[in-house]
Amino acid sequence: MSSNTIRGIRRKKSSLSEIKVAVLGSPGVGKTALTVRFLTKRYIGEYDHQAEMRYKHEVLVDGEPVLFEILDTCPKNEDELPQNETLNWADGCLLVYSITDRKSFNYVRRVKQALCDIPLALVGNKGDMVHLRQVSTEEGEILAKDFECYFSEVAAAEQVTQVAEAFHELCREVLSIRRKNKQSLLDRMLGGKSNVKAYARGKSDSALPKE
Ligand SMILES: Nc1nc2c(ncn2[C@@H]2O[C@H](COP(=O)(O)OP(=O)(O)OP(=O)(O)O)[C@@H](O)[C@H]2O)c(=O)[nH]1
Repeated sequence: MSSNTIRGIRRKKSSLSEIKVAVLGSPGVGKTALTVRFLTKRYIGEYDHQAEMRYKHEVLVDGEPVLFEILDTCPKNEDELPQNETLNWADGCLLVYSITDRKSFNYVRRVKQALCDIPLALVGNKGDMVHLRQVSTEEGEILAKDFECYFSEVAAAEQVTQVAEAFHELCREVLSIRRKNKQSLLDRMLGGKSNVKAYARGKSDSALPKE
């Protein structure tokens, strides 16, 4: 292997972002169906698992390699909220309800109350079952506005791209917040040295306030 090739691989590895996503929602909303769609592009109607599952999956998001670690949670009933351990572990949460189940919509509201400041994306699944709809698109949009997060109605049973897009959007949000936190840490570290701070922000001399 040439040294160029080795350098190429090293560069790719060092630029690989890793993000941990918890998929949250009440039983039966399609958390596993969505996760498996994203991981394999396939839809399998029935899943027989009683415990939460963790997966790793590398994909390109906007041309950049990202390693997703996905926790497909498995609450036993509508009263069981995600554990602190899960919430502390995750970089971002995909909140899932079913458009055919009003209770599942109320469940994501309750989950949100238990969350601290963490990147979110909200999806209303089972979009193919409009004849059984209990939650309107507008209600989903309003809730997402309240949560200040991405929203879409999807159908794990029928869609591939739209499902992937929800995971990608959450990833973009996590990476954007990570970049902002890094920048504000840098700003705080350099805070005492006003000259350095000004240049770090990329301002030219003429753009700086006159003292
Ligand atoms: N029509 C339709 N059915 C779906 C869709 N997504 C999931 N389902 C069905 O809904 C049922 C529950 O799906 P799961 O993916 O097991 O739901 P879950 O949220 O992981 O459920 P728990 O593991 O019990 O928490 C299954 O019968 C799926 O086939 C969808 O987009 N449309």
